[in-house]
Amino acid sequence: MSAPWEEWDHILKIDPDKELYGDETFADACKTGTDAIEIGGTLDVTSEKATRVIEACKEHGVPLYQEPSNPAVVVDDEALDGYLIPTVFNADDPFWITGAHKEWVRIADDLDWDRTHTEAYIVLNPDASAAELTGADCDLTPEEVGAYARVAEKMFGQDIVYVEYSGTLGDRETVKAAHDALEESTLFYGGGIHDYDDAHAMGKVADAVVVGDLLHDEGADAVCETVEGVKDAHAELADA
Ligand SMILES: CC(C)=CCC/C(C)=C/CC/C(C)=C/CC/C(C)=C/COP(=O)(O)OP(=O)(O)O
Ligand SMILES: O=P(O)(O)OC[C@@H](O)CO
Ligand SMILES: [Mg+2]
Repeated sequence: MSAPWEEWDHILKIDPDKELYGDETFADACKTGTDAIEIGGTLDVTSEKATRVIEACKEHGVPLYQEPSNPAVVVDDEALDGYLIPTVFNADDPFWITGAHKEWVRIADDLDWDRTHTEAYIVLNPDASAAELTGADCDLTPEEVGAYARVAEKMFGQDIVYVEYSGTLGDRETVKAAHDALEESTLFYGGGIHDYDDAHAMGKVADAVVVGDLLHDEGADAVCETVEGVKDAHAELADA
């Protein structure tokens, strides 16, 4: 049976610490045509804030995943389809590679392993909170990023590799290098997607495109355009 993310083109990442745009609701976010919602952010997320988003998004028919930034924010909620747990391959402190995970497994009782999956992050925008927090080495060539992606797939069995440029549009050659390096794993790209064209361009070099801040800064209609952009890119690739 294939994993759900193999079917995704577009993921909407909702940051529980950020306000929605204008008077929009979480129902509007769920109606953007996105394939899945990831609930997470690096800074100032709490389990209470995450729960509020889960409760507001459930029953809108969109798969819901929590992406916790640390063990303390994980919410035990049947409404979640699962947990996507980051591990940062280019972090400078093993805490962000396996240490936080070890602590989580140590303190949590009864983890639901069937709903727990990992994402092999390669964090590449040095100005993003995720990069600062994890001390990520963002000074990598496309070749090195491709090698990290291959290590994630072939040596660490990661089903999802995530090239992360949170806050800025990434270097397409670098994303492509990760994509080209993978045979089986699914490549997520996230960072700085603002419109149809950004989503279309990154959709050509990634299996799924993640859109985050746009929802909070410009709203659900802007997100809808990015859904169209990546779906068109993937349809063009399928026709080629
Ligand atoms: C073991 C558990 C349960 C958790 C550990 C999870 C890890 C390793 C987290 C490291 C940091 C990380 C990769 C967080 C993922 C979410 C993410 C990248 C959100 C986007 O972050 P930014 O856009 O940088 O943050 P803000 O928008 O909050 O500034
Ligand atoms: O917020 P943006 O820049 O869209 O980034 C999306 C996501 O990759 C963040 O983890
Ligand atoms: Mg962000």
